[in-house]
Amino acid sequence: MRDVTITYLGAQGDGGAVLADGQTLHVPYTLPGEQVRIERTASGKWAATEILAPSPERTEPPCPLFGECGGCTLQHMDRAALLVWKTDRVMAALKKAGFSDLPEPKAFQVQPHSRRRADLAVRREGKEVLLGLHTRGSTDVIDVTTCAVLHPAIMDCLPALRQTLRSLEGLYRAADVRINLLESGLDILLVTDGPLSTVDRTRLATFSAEQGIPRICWQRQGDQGLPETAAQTRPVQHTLAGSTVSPPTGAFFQATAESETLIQQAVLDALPKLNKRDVVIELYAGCGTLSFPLASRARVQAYEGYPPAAAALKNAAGGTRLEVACRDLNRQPIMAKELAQAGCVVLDPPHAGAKLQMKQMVMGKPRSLIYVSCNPAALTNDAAALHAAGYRLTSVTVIDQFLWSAEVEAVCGFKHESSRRSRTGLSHSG
Ligand SMILES: C[S@@+](CC[C@H](N)C(=O)[O-])C[C@H]1O[C@@H](n2cnc3c(N)ncnc32)[C@H](O)[C@@H]1O
Repeated sequence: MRDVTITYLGAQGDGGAVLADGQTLHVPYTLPGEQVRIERTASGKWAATEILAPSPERTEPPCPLFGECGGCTLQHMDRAALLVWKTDRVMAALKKAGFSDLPEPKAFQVQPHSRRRADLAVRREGKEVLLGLHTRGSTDVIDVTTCAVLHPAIMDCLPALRQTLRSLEGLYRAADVRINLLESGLDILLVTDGPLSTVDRTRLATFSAEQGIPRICWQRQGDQGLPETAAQTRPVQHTLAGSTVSPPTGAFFQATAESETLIQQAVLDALPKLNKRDVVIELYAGCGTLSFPLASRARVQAYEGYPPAAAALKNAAGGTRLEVACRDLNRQPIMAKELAQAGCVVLDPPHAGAKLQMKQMVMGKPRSLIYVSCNPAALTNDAAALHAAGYRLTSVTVIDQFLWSAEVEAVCGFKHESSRRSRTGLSHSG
């Protein structure tokens, strides 16, 4: 047992203390400025046994499962302070990338009970089925009976879903459930460790009809290929800036409806003045969250690597100024010459960032670039390449769409002044 002072929050949201010998300790559920008594747990990690002097930013966690459930790590922190911390994280990531002249960031935070995507774990335990999230740092599952993050439409269906899962012959021990709350209702992807029987399919169809769920897809764990539709009562649809897509099961969408709008608006706000002939190149387009708003301003060439998402986007693009191609940008990045011609390049890469694509980007030097990031560490790497290539950072919007976790979304605008005069070919400056 020892007493320490917490001086910072680490990337995972744990409090950090620096000891006299320079060693650092991470202590979950503590905040900067706090004096805490800590001891090692059986797993060798540090845990606070007593908060000796609490931070003024400490608050009562709203969820009774907090501390046990691995979904939230920062419910003990005041929400306004949390947004400041996340904003500082994004700005620190950009500073680390080399940008010193930082614009004043805009910052937004979503409301509780608004998350419309849930990745849940399922465990059979005796006669019961647990449906919820992993406990922190383990593969054990905590039955989620209440949640301050998930949208009520998702929470309301969980008791009936739990009952249905309990009855499935194709659920031996474990399963995963991904739920997307779309405009047409809940879209469910179930991945079980056993095959679905005929009776299982009838049960899923009954559950879907009784709960008004448009579609349930299923896949067996470890199977390659696409999931199959196990039950469908009506079309699955989602409207983005006036265009209606029919997304594939498990499709990527931004975490909440509110943050979807905030991200779309931040991207539109960061667009440069475009003329009629300008083309916007959009990379990692998904089902079109950004593509359709962008197509209201310019011709858009959108690229997406997951074939079912690219197909959904292509099918919905009729009558818009959007062209869509399916392309794996890790294997086949858009080349510098093409990027150099764009009026703007918008990219929203996955968590790992866009390393290979950035190599072409800094050779092509499009005059304007908007980077949507969900990972400050990847943002540092990719933005460092832009800084080295002579880009200026012009705008930053931070969106706390993963409330009470350490995750943060950011929309960053970059400009390359010298690229203006070389738009008809590759810029060799810088
Ligand atoms: C963070 S999501 C953004 C999607 C979309 N912009 C949105 O806001 O809904 C990243 C997208 O990149 C796609 N993706 C991941 N790896 C890719 C790759 N190597 N090439 C092309 N697309 C990829 C994913 O399928 C996903 O749709």
